[in-house]
Amino acid sequence: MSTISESVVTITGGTGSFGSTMAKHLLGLGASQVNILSRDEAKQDEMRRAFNDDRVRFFIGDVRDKGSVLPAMQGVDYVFHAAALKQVPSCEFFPGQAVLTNIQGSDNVIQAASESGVRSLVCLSTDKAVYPVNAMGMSKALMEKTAQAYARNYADSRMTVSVTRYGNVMYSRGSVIPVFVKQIQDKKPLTLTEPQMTRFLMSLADSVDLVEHAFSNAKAGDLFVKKAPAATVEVLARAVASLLGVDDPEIRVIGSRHGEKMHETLLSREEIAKASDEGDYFRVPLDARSLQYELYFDEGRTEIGRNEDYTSENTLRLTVEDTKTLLLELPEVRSLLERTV
Ligand SMILES: O=c1ccn([C@@H]2O[C@H](COP(=O)(O)OP(=O)(O)O[C@H]3O[C@H](CO)[C@@H](O)[C@H](O)[C@H]3O)[C@@H](O)[C@H]2O)c(=O)[nH]1
Repeated sequence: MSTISESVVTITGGTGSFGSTMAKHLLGLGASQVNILSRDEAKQDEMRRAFNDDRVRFFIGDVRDKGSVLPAMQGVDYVFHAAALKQVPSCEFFPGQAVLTNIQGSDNVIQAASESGVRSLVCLSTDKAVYPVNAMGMSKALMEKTAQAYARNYADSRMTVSVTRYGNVMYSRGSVIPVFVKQIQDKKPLTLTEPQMTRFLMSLADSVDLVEHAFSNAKAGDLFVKKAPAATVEVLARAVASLLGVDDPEIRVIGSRHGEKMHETLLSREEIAKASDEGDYFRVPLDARSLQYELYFDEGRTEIGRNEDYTSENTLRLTVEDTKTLLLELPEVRSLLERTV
């Protein structure tokens, strides 16, 4: 990402763990300024103190309000759009809020960036956007479509818009790994929704790599996925327990939650049919046919997917030992073990 050197970058939703990791990374690459756009002044204050670096600038704004996004786009070269409602239950209960932030808000960010002369914008999506069954995934799927529609409708734009899709980020706030850690520390049973449920496992560093890959390689409307292994919830729980010295943890099966899938999908078979394999990544190019409807209705493409979807069920599946090795790569797990030993 050598182009980052001397450039100005905005991260929307920048006070989250992705935002602060990305901001550190960008400063390391020589960005001259990193703008953090978010709603939460307390989190911004915390981040300001932690960074203590005047190359990091803070903007209070809400992606739902384009006027509040524009100041964070002035003189900006690149944008990483991470602002979103990401929790499955809250979007399930308040889907209209997911529409406003994830769909309308993303469109505002794209339009504001485009009007301000931004050169490249990467939108962060999730595996839950593929064959979505919950409101969070549905709204993210429409965010992807909004980004692709910009690429198609503004083919002469100087701004390249692309999308990255990734699975569960291990140890992210509110996710299952810290829940399991706390249950073990409190000597409580591990609560498993469905022991055989699978999830793709990625680290925060993997998600930064993916966004960086998209940023460096994207053509307008491209969608990128990083290949990732997966584990069942039971394997994950046993791996966490074993790292904390409990080899036969007590397990309580509680049943799945609202809007949950048994397995997640990172690429549908139709996308795989169009995708190129770039080693650790898949790239799905934009279907850039123009808005001549007859091309859709009379002359469809012949390359219909014949493969399987790329899912957390058929990707590389980790054993307890493999999962422990992966967990040990996480800084949070290493510092937890240092504190426990
Ligand atoms: O006490 C618990 C809690 C969760 N799970 C299971 O653990 C897996 C992972 O759960 P969790 O970490 O909550 O992740 P997801 O529900 O898969 O969704 C997460 O991952 C998404 C990215 O795909 C984010 O956008 C969401 O905010 C985040 O909750 C799932 O199979 C859950 O059913 C349990 O077995 N026991």
